[in-house]
Amino acid sequence: MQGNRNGMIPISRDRLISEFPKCYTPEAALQLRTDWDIRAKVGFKDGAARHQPWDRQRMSKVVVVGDLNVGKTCLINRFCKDVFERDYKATIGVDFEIERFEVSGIPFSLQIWDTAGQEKFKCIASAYYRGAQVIITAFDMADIKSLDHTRRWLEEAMRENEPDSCFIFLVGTKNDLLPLDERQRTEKDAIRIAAEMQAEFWAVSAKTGENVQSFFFRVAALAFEKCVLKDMESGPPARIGHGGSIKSDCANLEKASAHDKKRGCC
Ligand SMILES: Nc1nc2c(ncn2[C@@H]2O[C@H](COP(=O)(O)OP(=O)(O)OP(=O)(O)O)[C@@H](O)[C@H]2O)c(=O)[nH]1
Repeated sequence: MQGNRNGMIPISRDRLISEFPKCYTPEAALQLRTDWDIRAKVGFKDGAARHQPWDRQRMSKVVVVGDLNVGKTCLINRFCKDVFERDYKATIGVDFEIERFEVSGIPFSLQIWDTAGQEKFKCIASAYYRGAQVIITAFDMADIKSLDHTRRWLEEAMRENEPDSCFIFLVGTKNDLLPLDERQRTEKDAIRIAAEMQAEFWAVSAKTGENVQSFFFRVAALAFEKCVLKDMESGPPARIGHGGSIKSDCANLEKASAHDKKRGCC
């Protein structure tokens, strides 16, 4: 794809976020607000006016964890590529996608890390938990054990991150598989666990696409707002890694990902 006058690739129209996205249910929401934080709005105006160059764009790291086969890869692929794969192919170690947004006129990216749920790949995957701004703990709505296991997944992800530094989401996948009454029962249990985890709950289906875009828009909006507020407190935009540009960070991440895939299990 060709860049525009500034050499930047235009962001597709379906990745434009202007309104503050709603939560799934107020019973388990990280924010009950219906509009952006008033201080962040000032930051948006300032950021839009400054036209930050590509290599100073804001990016947040999102790590998706959960049992094997719960549908982490399918969830990411539905959002990033609008595809659904019926056959199960285990993630080996880790994989990642970069998804670009424009939030209130300002470019923003999510670096979404898909981690392996299989025990034998855990030691590779856990090396990538560090530095997350968002942790998504996924479970299968049709497999209640996978909901119980989300506590342990979160604990492990938080071992590599500062307490209070991450937004936590609890996501029930495959909600197309449940009849309405069962779905409501599982949601009730999930909302209770989300409250314990201080997480926001969402129920989605990668197969039908239900709630997938709304969920990732919510993630992007909260992460972006937090970046803006942090920048306003501390000066220059936060970036991934140790002062590298988004381009060099991406190149390094690609190398790391390819290396881990080749290595297979530990
Ligand atoms: N019906 C239905 N099936 C789904 C959905 N999402 C995923 N699946 C199926 O569940 C299986 C596992 O999906 P994956 O996305 O590969 O699971 P994963 O959590 O990434 O698994 P690991 O890589 O081993 O950790 C596949 O056969 C998918 O087709 C969904 O929303 N609805």
